[in-house]
Parts: sequence; C-alpha cells; structure tokens
Amino acid sequence: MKLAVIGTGYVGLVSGVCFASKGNEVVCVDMDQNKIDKLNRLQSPIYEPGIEQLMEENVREGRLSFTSDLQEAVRRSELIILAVGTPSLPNGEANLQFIERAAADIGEAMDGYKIIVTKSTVPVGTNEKIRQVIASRTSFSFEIASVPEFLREGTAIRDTLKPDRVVIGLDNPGLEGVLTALHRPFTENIFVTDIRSAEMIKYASNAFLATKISFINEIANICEKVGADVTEVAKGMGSDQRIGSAFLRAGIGYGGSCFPKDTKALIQIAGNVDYEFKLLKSVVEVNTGQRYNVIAKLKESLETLKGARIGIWGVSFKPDTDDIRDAPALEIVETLIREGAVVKLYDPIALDNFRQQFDHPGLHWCSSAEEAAGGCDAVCLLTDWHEFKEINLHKLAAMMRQPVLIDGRNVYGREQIEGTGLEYISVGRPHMGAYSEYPRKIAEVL
Ligand SMILES: NC(=O)C1=CN([C@@H]2O[C@H](COP(=O)(O)OP(=O)(O)OC[C@H]3O[C@@H](n4cnc5c(N)ncnc54)[C@H](O)[C@@H]3O)[C@@H](O)[C@H]2O)C=CC1
Ligand SMILES: O=C(O)[C@H]1O[C@H](OP(=O)(O)OP(=O)(O)OC[C@H]2O[C@@H](n3ccc(=O)[nH]c3=O)[C@H](O)[C@@H]2O)[C@H](O)[C@@H](O)[C@@H]1O
Repeated sequence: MKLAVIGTGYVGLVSGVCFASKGNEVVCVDMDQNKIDKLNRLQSPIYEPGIEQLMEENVREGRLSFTSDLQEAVRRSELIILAVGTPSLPNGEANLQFIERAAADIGEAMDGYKIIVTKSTVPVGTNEKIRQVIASRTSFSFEIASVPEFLREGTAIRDTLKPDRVVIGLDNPGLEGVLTALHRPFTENIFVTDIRSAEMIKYASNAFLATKISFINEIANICEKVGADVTEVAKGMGSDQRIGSAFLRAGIGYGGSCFPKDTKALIQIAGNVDYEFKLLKSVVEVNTGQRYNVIAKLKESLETLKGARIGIWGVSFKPDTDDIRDAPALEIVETLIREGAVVKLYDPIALDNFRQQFDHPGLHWCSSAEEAAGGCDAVCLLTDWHEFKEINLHKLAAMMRQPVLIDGRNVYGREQIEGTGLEYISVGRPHMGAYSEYPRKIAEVL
C-alpha cells in the first residue's frame, strides 16, 4: 500500500520504517526541515537501537522516503497516518493544535479518496473533529480510523514489529478489511472496535500501567517503614497471573513523554464530563512525591544539601533513550541546585538534551560515572542504564568524600553492596551500610 506518515517523532518514524519493511511504499513527512534533512542523510533524529539500519535498508530498496512537502506526500498516498505530537496544555488537557493543523493540511492537499488513520494519542471525540476539519477543506470522499500506538521508547522497533495487539477503531465496517490486512504482517491479534472506544483504550492502558507503578511505589514506601523488601513483594504478587509481574518495579516514579501527559489528559477528559477520576489523581500525586523521596533520603543521610557534592547517574526518563521529557532527574536536579548543592551529572547519551532544558553554574557535566562520583558526598542513581550495574562498588566507595549511594531504581543486590563500605539506600528495601540507623527506626515502629 502507499502510505504517508505525518510526523517523524518516535511514533511516526518507527511506524513508517516498520510499515516499509513489510513491503509498503512509505513517505514520512515532517514540517521540521532540519529533521527531514537529517533523515535524508539516513541519520535518525530519535535515539532508538537499530533504527538507522532499518531506515537505510528500506530507503535502499526504494520503499521509504522523507519529505517536508505534505501536499505531495498526501497526493501520492492511499492511506495517511497522523503521528504528530499531542503535548499537554498548562491545565493538563491535550493540545490538539498539531492535529488540527495537520488535518487541515491533509484536507487541502487531497486530490481523491483517502483513508486517514490517527496514531497520535487523542482525547475521545477527536477523530470526529478531524473528520469535520478535513470535510471542511475538501469535497473528495474519505474515511477516518483510530489505530492507537502502544510502542515503548528504546524497544520501539520490536514493539511495532511484534505488538501484543493492534487496536483498530472504525465507524465504517467497510474499512476493516484494508486495515486488518495492513496490520496482519505484525500480529494476528487485532481487536476491532468503534472509534471512541479505541481512543479510550489508549488512555486507559497508559493510566492503568501508571497506576501499577504508583501502587508498587506506595507499597515500597510502606516496606521501608516496616522492614519488608518491595522487590520480594513484587515477585510474590506478580507470579499471580491475575496481577502479572510487569510494571511492578518500584523506583523514583514514572516519567517520559506519555505517562505524565496522558494521565493528566485523562483526568481532564473525565472532568469535562463532570466525573472526578479520584484514583488517577492519586496516582499522579504519588508519582510526584516519589521523585522528592530522593531529596528526603539525601537530607536524612547528609543533614544538609547546602554545599554538598552530589553525583547523578542517569538523567533520561528510562534507559536506552536520550529522551528527558518529564524525566524525574529534571525536578530532582533543579531541587538540589535550589538547595545549594553542587551537582555532577553523567548519562551515557542524554546530557545534551538535559542541558538544553536546564543549565546552571552549579552543574558539572561528566563523561563517565566514575568522574561524576569522584569526591562526592552522595551518588544518586536515577536511570537504570546497564553500565551502572557493572560498576565496581568498592572503587566507588573509595573515590567518594562520603560513601552514600541512593539507588532510585533498586539496581544492586545485597551481595554487591556487602563489604563495600557504602551506605546504601534504595527504594522499599532495607537500608544497608555502616552509617545506617535503619534497624533502630524499625524497632521504634514495632
Ligand atoms: N513517544 C512515544 O513513545 C509514544 C507516543 N505516542 C503518541 O504519539 C504522538 C506522537 O508522539 P511522538 O512521536 O513522541 O511525537 P513528537 O512530538 O516527538 O514528534 C511529532 C513530530 O510531528 C511533527 N509535526 C507536527 N505537526 C506537523 C504537521 N502539521 N505536519 C508535519 N509534521 C508535523 C513535528 O515537527 C514533530 O517532529 C503523541 O500523541 C504521543 O502521545 C504514542 C505511543 C508512544
Ligand atoms: O504512550 C506512550 O508513549 C507509551 O508510554 C509507555 O512507554 P514509554 O513511556 O516509552 O516507557 P515505559 O517503559 O512504559 O516506562 C515509562 C516510565 O515508567 C517507569 N517504570 C516503568 C515500569 C516499572 O515497573 N516501573 C517504572 O518506574 C520507567 O522508568 C519510565 O520512567 C508505555 O509503556 C507504552 O505502551 C506507550 O505506548
């Protein structure tokens, strides 16, 4: 099939490349000429393992191209995929300006029948608006469908080539054949429903995963007070198939371009129909608090942050991505600076993006984890990059001014910590190390 994909962020680029690799002729469109120039040099504007190789193969085979000319792309395609951003407005609602503009541009460019598929995450009822915007710009007939995207950054290609399921929302049953045929090379598990339900499935899925994370984080906070180990608790809970083990990793809370924005948007969607989504509001509140627990733990350990030297390991919102959108590290580092700490930052790939968001004379940019830790009063591990698991913790303790390690992702096991001399404070697990007063506090509670 001939496809145009509008928007070359994670979703547009990865789905464009994956549709091309299944034999479709795909043109990816972006209004950002710099991105298109980069793509035409076969350089990916997103960090995603394997993407450049797949781009190169498909361009070489003549199935994939990149342009900023939306009109030309729409005219040569049978099906158009909308994958533009839907960021948050200040009140949490989804900002639909990119969607509306793209829909208008598509309507104006149309020169015949087209199918328009929305992959962007959009509030319930948005596809109806898209239909109206396009209809007001063209007299040619067209169909709309909602095919929400469930890929994760860092595993986006694998998630797209082998998804758990594909959800297709449509109002005209006549579209089912063409859309299921387009997606069947990826999976047999295709769920066809109406457009509004498809739109809601996307928000409900992200909100549910966010809820699992906040739930386990609250359990972790209680574990810390009663002397239980949340990683054991999660294993024990997760082996019940009704619960499932995924998304039960306690830590410093979720970040990224989607969970924070989509949870807030769903609260607004509910609010707009006079429904207070109390559970989801608490999920968001717990998530914010979880980031600040790192600060509280530092203060407990160091007494004051003024003048303290703090090493930060990892600033991206999760490993294998350079994305720092709504990364917990942003708020944590800003707070440390506000409290007068000197902060040494290291991340394998996300430091440039971080610096564009937040820079300050009190920040030191380091090129290795060891450099960031050297001479520090505490190191905070905020992103569970694989390389941090391999660090020699004996050497770490020796190079620090005070050997305090705050592990925000529960990366290390007891056997790695024992004998290192580190004071080790993780999330929802017993504190370890010479300086720890933890057992005394438990005794007080009991
Ligand atoms: N990032 C992710 O992992 C996932 C994102 N989503 C959803 O997919 C949508 C896209 O997200 P990202 O890929 O992160 O987006 P993004 O915001 O990184 O990129 C969107 C791109 O669209 C381009 N664009 C905007 N308006 C345009 C127009 N009228 N014509 C041509 N290009 C235009 C922008 O220049 C930008 O390059 C959002 O709704 C998001 O919630 C869904 C699943 C996963
Ligand atoms: O709509 C979206 O954009 C996407 O949002 C998430 O994908 P993503 O944000 O790439 O990353 P996740 O792997 O889901 O992690 C999100 C955040 O939750 C945190 N997390 C995840 C799992 C866990 O057990 N604990 C936990 O704290 C991660 O560290 C990260 O900060 C969803 O997993 C995707 O299905 C969805 O398509």
